[in-house]
Amino acid sequence: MKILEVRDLTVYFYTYAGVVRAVEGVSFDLYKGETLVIVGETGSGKTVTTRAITRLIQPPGRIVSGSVIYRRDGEEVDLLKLPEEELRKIRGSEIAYVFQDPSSALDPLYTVGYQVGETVAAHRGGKIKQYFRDAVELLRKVLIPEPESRAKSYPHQLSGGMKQRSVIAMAISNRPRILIADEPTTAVDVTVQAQILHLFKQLKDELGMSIIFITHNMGLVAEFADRVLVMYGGKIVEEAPTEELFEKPMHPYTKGLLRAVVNPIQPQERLEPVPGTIPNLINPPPGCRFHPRCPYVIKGKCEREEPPLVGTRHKVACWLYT
Ligand SMILES: Nc1ncnc2c1ncn2[C@@H]1O[C@H](COP(=O)(O)OP(=O)(O)OP(=O)(O)O)[C@@H](O)[C@H]1O
Ligand code: NI
Repeated sequence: MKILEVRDLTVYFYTYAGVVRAVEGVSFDLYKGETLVIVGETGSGKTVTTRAITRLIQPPGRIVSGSVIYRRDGEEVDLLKLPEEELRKIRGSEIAYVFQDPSSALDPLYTVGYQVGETVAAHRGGKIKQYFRDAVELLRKVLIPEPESRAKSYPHQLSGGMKQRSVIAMAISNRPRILIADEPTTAVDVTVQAQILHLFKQLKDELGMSIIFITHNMGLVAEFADRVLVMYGGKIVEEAPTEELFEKPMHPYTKGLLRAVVNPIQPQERLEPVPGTIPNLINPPPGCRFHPRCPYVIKGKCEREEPPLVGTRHKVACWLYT
């Protein structure tokens, strides 16, 4: 069952240097209970896409067009058209975010127990103090050891991993239907990274959430994603169930990404990064935005016409396949 339908999402940033075409014509679905992973190099539009879902785009950015249909209890709403007041009730409670930097999400002046209690109180009303037990239970749920005493700690007394877990506890405090995690793992080491992803998996099964997870790490993708969206230069270039993507990547960019990592399903002998640099989104390359870096470019075609994203379960935007 689809819980979210993103259609033709376009977000521009109107800067002094020019219009940054950060996200253009992005369409995808999110199903109930799935983990959808978005991968792509820095600047490919992953964060902007997921923030735009609940209109968290600040000026000079603007959502230029598109729709985000959110389905719940038999009704559907377009989040891009909903009055701000109603959207605010959904954002943070039904659709919750875990942002890149855990430190910025925590206030250094309050204990984590207080801050987790505060998010619970924000949804349910009443005094923060009465939710201390709930806060402890949430900290326990995200596998913080000795949550009763940890709840009384200030952020600086916690490790990066523990801070991240506290932020996740805040995000799941109202049992969101959709959890959007924007690379929540860069601040911590690889072991902790895997632990946190494991935690997400557990929480997903327990709470029946859908997860959108943003990462650069293709290794983690293989282990945790049900489906993958590959973004390049503000567009989706490929979309596929995880195994399918790893076994039969179609887009030359995806192939490059997979060659650039140790692929746990199909081990590669040597690591090759994708040569070239990310496109300038003020003046993106005409035609296919990847054509200047593409080893299979079709002259007279790829630099002139933009390839549409086509296919059913496995979609690709590349002239090699049409
Ligand atoms: N406030 C802003 N002003 C101007 N341009 C912006 C702004 N925020 C984002 N952009 C541009 O939008 C594009 C997409 O950025 P986005 O943050 O979504 O990339 P990303 O895929 O999340 O990258 P990363 O992996 O580094 O987080 C980039 O070209 C970026 O420069
Ligand atoms: Ni980002």
